Amino acid sequence: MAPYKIVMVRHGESEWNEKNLFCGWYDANLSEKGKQEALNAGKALKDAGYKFDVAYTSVLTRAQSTLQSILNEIGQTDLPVVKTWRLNERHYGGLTGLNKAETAAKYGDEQVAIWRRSFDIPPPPMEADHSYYENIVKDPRYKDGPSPDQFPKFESLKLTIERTLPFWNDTIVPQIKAGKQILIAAHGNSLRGIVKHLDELTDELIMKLNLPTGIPFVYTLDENLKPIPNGSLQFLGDPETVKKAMEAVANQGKAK
Ligand SMILES: O=C(O)[C@H](O)COP(=O)(O)O
Repeated sequence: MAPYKIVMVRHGESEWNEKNLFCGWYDANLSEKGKQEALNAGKALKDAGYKFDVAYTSVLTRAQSTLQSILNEIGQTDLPVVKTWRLNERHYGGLTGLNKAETAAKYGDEQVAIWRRSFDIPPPPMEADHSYYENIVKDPRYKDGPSPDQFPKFESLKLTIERTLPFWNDTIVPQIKAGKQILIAAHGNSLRGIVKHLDELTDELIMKLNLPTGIPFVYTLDENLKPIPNGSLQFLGDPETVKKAMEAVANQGKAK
């Protein structure tokens, strides 16, 4: 019965976030700070009294580790968890492994901002000779998908949304409408795609959204899954902390 609540959280800081490297489908672990962020996320959800019926996450370790920390904190380690590549971070293509600030120094802050935050301009492709190509394409976690013709070499936000939204519509929405309490632990850009969809943000407005690591946010949705007034992006954190964390994410892509 509406209104429905759904909780989402970007994984805690990864070791590649810490090094300011374009990560995408590279399977980076959480940094020590990221592990603490994941614990803090669990504590915030526990203090707010959240309990879930099902959780959804990507096939990448940084999201799964964040989810496990949260479930440990709220005492739901036996919660059903669905893992899907469709919630993976956007594939950063040929930028994978490059330092974001150094890339901005080389190509300009504006070009990096376009690669990171534009709607439909993708990064350059990850070619077969890329140092992380084999590591990613031959990873056994993808044995059940995507198919070879679906496997991305790069993704714009638009392309990311095109593979995330079918999972949202076909798997998550029916569970929301069935009244299930849902937690999604995913990535900055796969979550930006869901936010764009729910808030019906323009291609221009979505460019301004940077999601902080490890701070859960809650949507309150009506019977048509539209956010009720003030029901969009309610972070479980003090506004100043959230604002500073968002600014820090934005600044990762600027030359030093
Ligand atoms: O994939 C990455 O590099 C990060 O997790 C997200 O990067 P972005 O904030 O530069 O899009």
